[in-house]
Amino acid sequence: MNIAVGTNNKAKVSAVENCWTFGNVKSFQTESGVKDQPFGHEETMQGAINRAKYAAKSYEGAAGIGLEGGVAETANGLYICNWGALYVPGYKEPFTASGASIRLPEELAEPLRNGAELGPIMEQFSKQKNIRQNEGAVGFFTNGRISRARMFEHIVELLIGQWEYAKMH
Ligand SMILES: O=P(O)(O)OP(=O)(O)OP(=O)(O)OC[C@H]1O[C@@H](n2cnc3c(O)ncnc32)[C@H](O)[C@@H]1O
Ligand SMILES: [Mg+2]
Repeated sequence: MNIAVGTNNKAKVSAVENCWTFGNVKSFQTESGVKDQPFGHEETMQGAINRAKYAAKSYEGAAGIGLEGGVAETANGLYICNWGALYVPGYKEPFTASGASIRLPEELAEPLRNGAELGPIMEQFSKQKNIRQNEGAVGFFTNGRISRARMFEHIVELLIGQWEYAKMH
């Protein structure tokens, strides 16, 4: 089965390419239907679900996958949060999974709480252009141990694994 990815972001597309062994992988710039910077788990998850749904519609007969990055408030500070959704033809509900979460430094958290987007803030902070398509905030703040692509790979595996489990039951 082929799959449509709901983004052209290189970190996200490469995560799907590395994990999807069932057919072709094509990427489509899709709407997320949520804010450019989702706030909270619910909104971030919804963005992933919308991207998966719209992507699947763009590629006849294919599955659709959406990956979305957001931030979530906790009693212990603001964390990045990441969600994925997989639509497979024949299944009514999407498979969903969340990924790694780390705390952001307070000097980045404050502007985000006031409505800023993480991408531009990270470019400024890291002095790296397009960090969102490369190591990402997660890579930057973990000394390069977990890149954004690897973090999304984990989510893609969790999605594929749930589909495989569903096929067997
Ligand atoms: O083209 P799309 O798929 O939208 O890719 P994106 O990089 O904008 O990714 P998201 O919309 O999922 O992420 C929401 C926002 O958070 C930023 N962001 C999320 N994770 C990040 C990371 O690890 N490093 C830098 N920016 C990140 C991102 O650039 C956006 O401003
Ligand atoms: Mg975006």
